[in-house]
Amino acid sequence: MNAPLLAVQGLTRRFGGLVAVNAVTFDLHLGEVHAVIGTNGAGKSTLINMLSGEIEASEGRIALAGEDITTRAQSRRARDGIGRSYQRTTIFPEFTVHENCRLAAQAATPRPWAIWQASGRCAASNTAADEALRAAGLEAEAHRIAGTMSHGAKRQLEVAMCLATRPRVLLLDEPLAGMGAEETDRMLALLTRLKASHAILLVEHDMDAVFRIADRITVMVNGAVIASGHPAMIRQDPAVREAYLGDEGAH
Ligand SMILES: Nc1ncnc2c1ncn2[C@@H]1O[C@H](COP(=O)(O)OP(=O)(O)OP(=O)(O)O)[C@@H](O)[C@H]1O
Repeated sequence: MNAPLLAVQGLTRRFGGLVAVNAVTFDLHLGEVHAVIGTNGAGKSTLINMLSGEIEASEGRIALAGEDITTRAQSRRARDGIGRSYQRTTIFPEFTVHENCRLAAQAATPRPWAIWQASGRCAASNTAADEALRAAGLEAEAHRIAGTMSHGAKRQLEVAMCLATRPRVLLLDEPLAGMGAEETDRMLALLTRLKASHAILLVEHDMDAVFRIADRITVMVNGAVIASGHPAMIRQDPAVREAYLGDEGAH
């Protein structure tokens, strides 16, 4: 297998006496959807927050394409190619779909020397927004006010906003939350398209969807990884069945 795009070693985060993430180690490869599953409070969001640089790691190492980025600031990591989405929708509802993507692109590559330019004219950001909307299949919605879209389309827009920053790694925190079956299908089709050119870390509670799309699954319980591997292996793992999936296992 190729060298991992993102390599995580012994990553740990303490909040006072609580070990929210405990010595987590895994690799993320280009062309792969790697799902992280676990019960509420298992440490999944804390893990993503450390990878994106939102919070510092207490211990451990994060390498992007072989380079140590453990202590890099969030803004620098975004420029280096780590994009993330959040559990809650984070769009600007009163702006258009295109404007949302353009703002995301501008935020990722601020150009303080060009502050006098009308932002709408910023060619690089407009191009990045166009490309992101095309990749996310939202071209037809470009001029729509974002707040008027369906919940599922808003979540697709969030992925598009992430793409507008031109990431290599996508960290997606529950992108399927609150979605109906059709919206879920659409998002899974989008992730399947995107994985050819990205490494995707997917934190998700929808087990059906996880088992449909994941190439690898890592299972966390109380901050620690109890199993990591191909979905078929995870489905059979007795510790996973007992701790997380319940007696019947995955569907
Ligand atoms: N800023 C913080 N300060 C103190 N404790 C925190 C903080 N953030 C998270 N925690 C704790 O760390 C543990 C892991 O939380 P985290 O949100 O990472 O879990 P999760 O797996 O993402 O849960 P969920 O599936 O409910 O989103 C929990 O016990 C939580 O209360």
